[in-house]
Amino acid sequence: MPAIEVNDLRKSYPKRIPLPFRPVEWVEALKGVSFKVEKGELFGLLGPNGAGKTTTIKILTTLLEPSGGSAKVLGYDVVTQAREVRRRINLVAEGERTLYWRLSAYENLRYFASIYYVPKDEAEKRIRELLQLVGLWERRNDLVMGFSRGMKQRLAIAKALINDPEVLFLDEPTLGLDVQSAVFVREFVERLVREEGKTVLLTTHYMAEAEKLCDRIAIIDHGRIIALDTPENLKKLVSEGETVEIRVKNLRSEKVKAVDERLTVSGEDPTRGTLVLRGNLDEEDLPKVVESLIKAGAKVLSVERVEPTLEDVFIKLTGRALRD
Ligand SMILES: Nc1ncnc2c1ncn2[C@@H]1O[C@H](COP(=O)(O)OP(=O)(O)OP(=O)(O)O)[C@@H](O)[C@H]1O
Repeated sequence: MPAIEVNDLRKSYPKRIPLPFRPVEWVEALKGVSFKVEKGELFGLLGPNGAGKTTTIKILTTLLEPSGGSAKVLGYDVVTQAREVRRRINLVAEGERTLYWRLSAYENLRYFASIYYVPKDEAEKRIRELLQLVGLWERRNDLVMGFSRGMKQRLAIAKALINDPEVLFLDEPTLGLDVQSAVFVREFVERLVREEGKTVLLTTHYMAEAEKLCDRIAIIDHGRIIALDTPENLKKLVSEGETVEIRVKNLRSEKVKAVDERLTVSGEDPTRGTLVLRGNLDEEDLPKVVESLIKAGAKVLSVERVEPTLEDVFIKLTGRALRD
C-alpha cells in the first residue's frame, strides 16, 4: 500500500465572494492531479506560486475537500475517513502561525501533546527528545515571541512530530529562513526519512532544494503535473550540452525576453552591471542568440555550456522560469 495515493484530484475555488443572482466564476486550482508516494519516500511537489501545491497539501491533510477525484493517505480516504488520516499525519504549514507566541516552547509542545491525547509521561519524554533534536532544549522556557524565524520553524517541526506521525507534510519548509536554518531544516527532514522511516511530502519552489532532497519530484504548473520522476531522470529531459550560460553587460533584465524568448535571467550583479542568462540552446541556435544580444546593445562577456538544473527542465517544459 502506498503512503499517499492521489487520483484525478480537482479543486475549484469561487473567484470572489458569490453574490445572489450572479453566476459564480471559478478558479480551477487543481485540474486532475494524480500521483503515488511510497512509504519511506521523500517526495517533492515543485512549482511556481499559484501552481496548486498548497491546495494539494490542504486536501491531503483533510483541511479542504476536493471538488473531484480522490485521495488516500495510508489507505484511508481523506474525505470519508478524515479522522483516521489525521491521527497518522501532521503538517508544517506555510508561514507557520499555529504556534502560540505568548507561550514558551515547552508549553506549546505540552499543549499540542494534550490535543493528541499523548499520555503525560510519554509526552514529557517526547517533548524533551523533540526539543533536543531541534536544538531548542536550552530555550524551552523562553516565549516563542522572542524566537527568530528559524527557531520558530524548528519548533513548528517539533510540534508536527508530537503525535509521531507516519506521514509528514511540509509546505515550503524553508521559505524565508536564513541560510543556516534552511540547512538545518533540510538535514533534519532528510534524517526523518532516512533514519526514522517517515514518509515526507514537501512543497517548494526552490529547485536546488527539491533536487538535493527528494527521491522523486512532481513538477506542478497551473494545477497539472507536467513531469514526475527522480531528479536525475528529470534532468535528462534537457539534452546534455544543451544548456548555456551567457554573461552579458549593458543589458537590462526587462529587455531579455525581447531579445530571445528562451533566455531567462539566472543571476544579476548590479555593482558590475552584469547579467547571467540561461537558455536551452543547441549548436545552431546559440550563435543566432549571441548575435541578437549584440544587436540589442549587450556586451557578451562569456558563453559557457553548463549542467542542466531542474530550472532548465521547468523552462523547457513550460517556456517560463520557475522563480517569481
Ligand atoms: N481560498 C481561495 N480562494 C480562491 N482562490 C484560491 C484560494 N486558494 C488558492 N486559490 C487559487 O488557487 C490557485 C492555486 O493556489 P495554491 O495556493 O494551491 O498554489 P501554490 O502552488 O501553493 O502557490 P503558493 O506557493 O503561492 O502558495 C491559485 O490561482 C490561487 O490564487
